[in-house]
Amino acid sequence: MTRRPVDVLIRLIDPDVPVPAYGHPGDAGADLVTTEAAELAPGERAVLPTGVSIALPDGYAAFVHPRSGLAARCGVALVNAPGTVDAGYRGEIKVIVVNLDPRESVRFERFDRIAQLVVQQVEKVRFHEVAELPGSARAEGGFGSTGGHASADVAEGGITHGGNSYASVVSDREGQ
Ligand SMILES: O=c1ccn([C@H]2C[C@H](O)[C@@H](COP(=O)(O)OP(=O)(O)OP(=O)(O)O)O2)c(=O)[nH]1
Ligand SMILES: [Mg+2]
Repeated sequence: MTRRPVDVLIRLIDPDVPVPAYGHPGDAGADLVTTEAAELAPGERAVLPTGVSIALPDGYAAFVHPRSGLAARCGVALVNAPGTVDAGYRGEIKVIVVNLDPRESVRFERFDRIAQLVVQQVEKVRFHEVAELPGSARAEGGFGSTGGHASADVAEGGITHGGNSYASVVSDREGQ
């Protein structure tokens, strides 16, 4: 059964900007464009305007995600990926792009698609402070505790973080 789309009000700050659109019916993200042309040198970042502002229903948020094609072809990433657009935000949606290519500049023309907006329901939680958390199978293991690392950059003797030791990660890797 096809679900009914969520209604989101949109204001076109730039009257010529296209309404964000899904490339295909099943896509998660609607493409956002830049309303300003820009050229980014290697390593340079910029905050680009999209020409739109939205009003999300309460209980929703929109997330500004990178576009994979731009990332693969040009090394363009979003500094804060995914950017979070709060339900109460009425300002222009901006996209914080960075050119991660070490050699080539990247140029965006007006109305180039630079990111995609994914709208999702989000839970509001109430935090309850306790002295001890309930146990779990993972417990405090994190940051590579399950092994399978591709990186060789783990310091000899393991790493410590937040009081946890990750020496076993090092021996897993060295044993391969
Ligand atoms: O990629 C993004 C991320 C955020 N925003 C807008 C919408 C969001 O509601 C607001 C604040 O974003 P966030 O909470 O991530 O930034 P902050 O640094 O915590 O700012 P604030 O103190 O205003 O919450 O900025 C964008 O336009 N694009
Ligand atoms: Mg914030």
